[in-house]
Amino acid sequence: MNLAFLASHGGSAARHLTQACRDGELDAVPVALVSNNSRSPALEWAREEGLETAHLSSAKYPDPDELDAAIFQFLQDADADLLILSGYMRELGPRVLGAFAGRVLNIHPSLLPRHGGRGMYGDRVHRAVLEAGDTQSGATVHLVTAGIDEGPRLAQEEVPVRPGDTLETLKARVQAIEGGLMLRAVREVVAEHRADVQMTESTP
Ligand SMILES: Nc1nc2c(c(=O)[nH]1)N[C@@H](CN(C=O)c1ccc(C(=O)N[C@@H](CCC(=O)O)C(=O)O)cc1)CN2
Ligand SMILES: NCC(=O)N[C@@H]1O[C@H](COP(=O)([O-])[O-])[C@@H](O)[C@H]1O
Repeated sequence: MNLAFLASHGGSAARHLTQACRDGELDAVPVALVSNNSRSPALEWAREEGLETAHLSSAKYPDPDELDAAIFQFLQDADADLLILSGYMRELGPRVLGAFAGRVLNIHPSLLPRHGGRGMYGDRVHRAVLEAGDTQSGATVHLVTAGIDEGPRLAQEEVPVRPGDTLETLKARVQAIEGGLMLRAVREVVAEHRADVQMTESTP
């Protein structure tokens, strides 16, 4: 499967998955990265990795349907099979979601359905966990659907919230597990896809 990433900042999950592909730990091929942020470190990293890259943002395409179509066309041209949202902070549109239905994964830094939805991203999530007095937090990988963070959950991992935790200490503990969690979820999707292909090929 060809992996394409969407990232707004560092692209930490994209980097973890790409390294796993390079190390032979993931049977997939990273091919492209899209960012809405022209200064995102993820865009620079993807160029250095030799991936197809594109800066596609509402600044370039003020009409959301045109932005959706531009992202769709870039992913089609890159021959993407599976989309990975790696800290992508914008809503994906109906054209991309329709074309890649069931093949778009996102990682969210909380135990969804807690602390998800519009407005809940990055540090805001960890702050909400601390303000709620939760004793557990973690990360969730889910399929991406039209509703923000509403898609079916594929994998989740918990971490403790310790007394005295700050936003930074909690964020570091959650981010330390995100790469491995996303890798396990993508491996499952790739294995299922391979089984489907073999089934199709073996059916007369
Ligand atoms: N159609 C979907 N698009 C996206 C989903 C999804 O589930 N369905 N997940 C998000 C990722 N995400 C949480 O994991 C998330 C990202 C962004 C926001 C948000 O409120 N963004 C702000 C803008 C923030 C910015 O530009 O820095 C907003 O839209 O007003 C919430 C959750 C990715 N896309
Ligand atoms: N709602 C989406 C969201 O909040 N994603 C979170 O943003 C961070 C991005 O870090 P990165 O830019 O270093 O990859 C990650 O912790 C990811 O879980």
